[in-house]
Amino acid sequence: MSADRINLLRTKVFDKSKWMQLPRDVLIGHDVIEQIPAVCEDLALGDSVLIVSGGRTRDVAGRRVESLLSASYDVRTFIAIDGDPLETIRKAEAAAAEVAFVIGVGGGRVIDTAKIASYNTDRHFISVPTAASHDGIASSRASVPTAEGNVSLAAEPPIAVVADTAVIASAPHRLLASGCADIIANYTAILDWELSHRLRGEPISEYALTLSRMTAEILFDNADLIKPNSEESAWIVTKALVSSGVAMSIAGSSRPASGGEHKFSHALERLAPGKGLHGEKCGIGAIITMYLHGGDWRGIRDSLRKIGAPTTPAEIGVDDETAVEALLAARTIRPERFTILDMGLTRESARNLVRMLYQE
Ligand SMILES: NC(=O)C1=CN([C@@H]2O[C@H](COP(=O)(O)OP(=O)(O)OC[C@H]3O[C@@H](n4cnc5c(N)ncnc54)[C@H](OP(=O)(O)O)[C@@H]3O)[C@@H](O)[C@H]2O)C=CC1
Ligand SMILES: O=C(CO)COP(=O)(O)O
Ligand SMILES: [Zn+2]
Repeated sequence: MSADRINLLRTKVFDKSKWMQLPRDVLIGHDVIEQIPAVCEDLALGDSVLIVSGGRTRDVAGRRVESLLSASYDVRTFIAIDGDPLETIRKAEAAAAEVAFVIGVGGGRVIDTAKIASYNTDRHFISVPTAASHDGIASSRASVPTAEGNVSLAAEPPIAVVADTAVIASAPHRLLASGCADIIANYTAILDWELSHRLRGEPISEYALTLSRMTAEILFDNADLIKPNSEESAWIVTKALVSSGVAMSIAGSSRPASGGEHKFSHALERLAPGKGLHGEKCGIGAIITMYLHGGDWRGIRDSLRKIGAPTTPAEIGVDDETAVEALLAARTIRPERFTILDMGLTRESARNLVRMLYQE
């Protein structure tokens, strides 16, 4: 082989680079919230902190974190109220700019607000989930609802995750079941990714893909163990959510955990705001997209039922015609993300799918 050819190959192999940002400390377990001062001290992030939480989650755990840190830090608080998300993020950013680091204590909305505010102000961020309801706990992405549908934004990956299973197990079971559905939806997200790879040449990451699939499999296989108010269940689901977030961080995008079923969920959020939790809508969407992929859609549906997650639009207060609209509108959300819903779905076929799969 000529020297030129060898150099060309070298260039091809070695010009590839990737920057993955992963959490440094991950604490999961009973009463780990009490370790927050030790985590902050270990990471030496500075002497002032903004604690972002929500109207409910401040009472659930936010105040506890405030009091644990108040002896050693200048503690400020920000309550992410349930309003215009971009306006809330802008206000959180202004507050984050005044401190050395940020802690998000809450559900997915609060954690996303805190991680975007941290990213935009170049502050470190610690993730303290109060519910195992979404896989943004450990990821470097945030999903923010806008008038055009959810946008996936680059966000500060948590430098630490402190997930207290006692707090998480005492959250309403609906939140845990929703987190399970968000993970089970990884099955169809990766089928969509592989489809796009084969049809469109979209790059895939084997590691991210395998981790995402394995995470869904573990949860699917342990669906019988997921029970209300059980710390063991909180443990299983939280580990799965962290692992799914790591898959997204490896990929550098939400692709391993978000495909057509997520676009359906985002379309529903726009068409029927406030109906159903994020993971619930993704699980309902995954039943249809798995059917379209020719996979075990009944298996998806049955595991969602076992866990206690909804399996039909009616269960989250959405009528069939709105579900049909959401299936058709899904392709207009983030159109560059190719999925099975871009493969010729018509209104008639969407109606048939909704009638057939959700009424069996
Ligand atoms: N970044 C990412 O990769 C991902 C982001 N997401 C995003 O996350 C959001 C969905 O998260 P989700 O958690 O389902 O919804 P929310 O954050 O909206 O939380 C739902 C409700 O549960 C409450 N809550 C949370 N924890 C407890 C608890 N322990 N006890 C009682 N109530 C509690 C919240 O209270 P409060 O009023 O205090 O907030 C809120 O009222 C969406 O915005 C979605 O786009 C989802 C998946 C991945
Ligand atoms: O919810 C996600 C993964 O579970 C990611 O959200 P997006 O669909 O907005 O990328
Ligand atoms: Zn999701």
